[in-house]
Amino acid sequence: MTLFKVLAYAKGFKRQAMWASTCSVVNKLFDIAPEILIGIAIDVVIQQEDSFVAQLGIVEPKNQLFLLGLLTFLIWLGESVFQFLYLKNWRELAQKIQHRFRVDSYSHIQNMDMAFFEDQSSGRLTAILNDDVNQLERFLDVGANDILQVLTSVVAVGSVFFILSPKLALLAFTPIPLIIFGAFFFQRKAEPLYTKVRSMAGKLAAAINTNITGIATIKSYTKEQHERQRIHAISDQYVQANQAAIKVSAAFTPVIRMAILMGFLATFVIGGLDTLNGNLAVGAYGVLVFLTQRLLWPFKNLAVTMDLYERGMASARRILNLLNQPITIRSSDHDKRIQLSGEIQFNQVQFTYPNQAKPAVDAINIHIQAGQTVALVGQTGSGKSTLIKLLMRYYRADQGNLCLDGHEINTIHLNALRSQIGLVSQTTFLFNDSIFANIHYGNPDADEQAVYRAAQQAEAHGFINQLKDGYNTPVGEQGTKLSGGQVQRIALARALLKNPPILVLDEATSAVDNETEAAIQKSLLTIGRDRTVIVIAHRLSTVVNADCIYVMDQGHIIESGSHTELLEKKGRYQSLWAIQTGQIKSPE
Ligand SMILES: Nc1ncnc2c1ncn2[C@@H]1O[C@H](COP(=O)(O)OP(=O)(O)OP(=O)(O)O)[C@@H](O)[C@H]1O
Repeated sequence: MTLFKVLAYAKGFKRQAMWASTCSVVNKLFDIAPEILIGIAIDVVIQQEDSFVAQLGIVEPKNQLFLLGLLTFLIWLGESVFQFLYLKNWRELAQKIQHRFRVDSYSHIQNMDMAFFEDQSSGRLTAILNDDVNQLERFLDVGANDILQVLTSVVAVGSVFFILSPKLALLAFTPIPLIIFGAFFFQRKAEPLYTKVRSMAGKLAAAINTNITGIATIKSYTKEQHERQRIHAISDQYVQANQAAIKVSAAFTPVIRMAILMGFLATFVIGGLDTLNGNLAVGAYGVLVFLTQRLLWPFKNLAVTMDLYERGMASARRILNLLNQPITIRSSDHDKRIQLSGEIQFNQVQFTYPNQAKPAVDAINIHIQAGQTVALVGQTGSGKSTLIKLLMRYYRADQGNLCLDGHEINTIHLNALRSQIGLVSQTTFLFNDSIFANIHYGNPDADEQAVYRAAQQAEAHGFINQLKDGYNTPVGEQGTKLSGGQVQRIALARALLKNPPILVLDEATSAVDNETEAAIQKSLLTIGRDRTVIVIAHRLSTVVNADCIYVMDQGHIIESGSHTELLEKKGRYQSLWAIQTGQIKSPE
């Protein structure tokens, strides 16, 4: 059951939960007490010197009333204090639990395999981390307290009823099984409806998120109207899912109200007749009539609580589902944390993406000595970036093995591996922060001078200094306030600041102009001297200096050698070179 899983998750907060529960129960007891005092007061004014209080030793009716007044004051004070305490404690608890759920789910998502992200939309994940966690918080905020207080009322008021009139107690309690049965019936009906609501909320968030990310494309294709209609349709489905749930939840309260009315009428009329016949004291009748309200009325809140409960559990199921997604690429304490020199060996490596029929790379044999600069070239889709993803251990090779410094990659601790590879990927991502912060991300221990040096090596220092705010310039979301070439140079500086033994540049300078690229090449000659560099580029002028160039085609390496050797071979590389240098025209 989802609730138990949520409670198991909240284990660490047991003490606070116990304290909060105690406060809820005490508050409810104080809440019920004034009704009993009213009954006793009626008894005092009617019976005077023969009243119940008089039997306790206070004979003077005035004094009896003063005592009752003082008790009422103390009870109200106690009720207020414990209301403050239960509200504070339940809310704090709800905050802590939602915080733990959110941070744990975020942390779990971060560690998920790359394959997981291919099937997910960022909007859906955001909806789980935000909306679903908030929904759960809303239930924890008030739901647990409501349930506890209803139970307290039933036990406390029930006891008073049975003491005063067992016959009326039975009548007043008649609606309760009906209400509980109704609540379970409602829960069964509402559960699938709320699951649908949460799933539609995720779909809607995903659609909005995608559109905002792709706003430039929407504008350039003047698709605003079309996209508005699409979002309208999804939002409409969300509304309809909610309406179906609302219909069920709205029907619950009136049904409970009618059940409560039956119990109330029974006490009201039958208790009244008993009082007229002298079988029940007037004060006791007063207490019972007021207490019937106290007993049954909280059940009305059960509808709201059940509603919150269903919404909360639908959200909890989504969060727990996410937390239960297995992580296959992970490290253990046994994995090696070694200092890499930069030697990389692919041995007969084959890899097929999940749900794909054809391998993206096959029979790959590459041996890169530490300190070498190698290049991967070839048609788009030939498998170059896939080799890098295997090197980063975003995916695991299906066949063959990949070794670094002679150690099989799967035996190296993930943090040790990734922290020693500087990757500037095709899809450069900058954080919505200043240029300085983005470069500094590469090595948080680096000082200011090191950041400037990295920027100089990446040919970024010059343009950054020309910006009004220099290194403090905000880059905008995903670097939108900068040009493509500027973003690439900042990403390069970030990777250089990391100073890794292996540097991977996957189309890292594709957006910079030829002149800047030539300058970057020059810096790379120096940078590459004491590390392994893997360069992927379509522009072959970028790779001419590489120690070895691997030409890929449809997942295979079809040629390898230095620039001169490959030209002499007169194979694929030579024809690509001829096209790029304008010696021959590219095929139509
Ligand atoms: N996440 C993925 N899921 C399924 N197939 C993928 C995925 N990523 C890449 N592929 C497929 O794997 C093959 C190799 O892709 P890869 O990105 O390695 O090519 P590439 O040589 O780097 O191309 P480009 O020069 O365009 O960057 C392609 O057919 C591509 O469609």
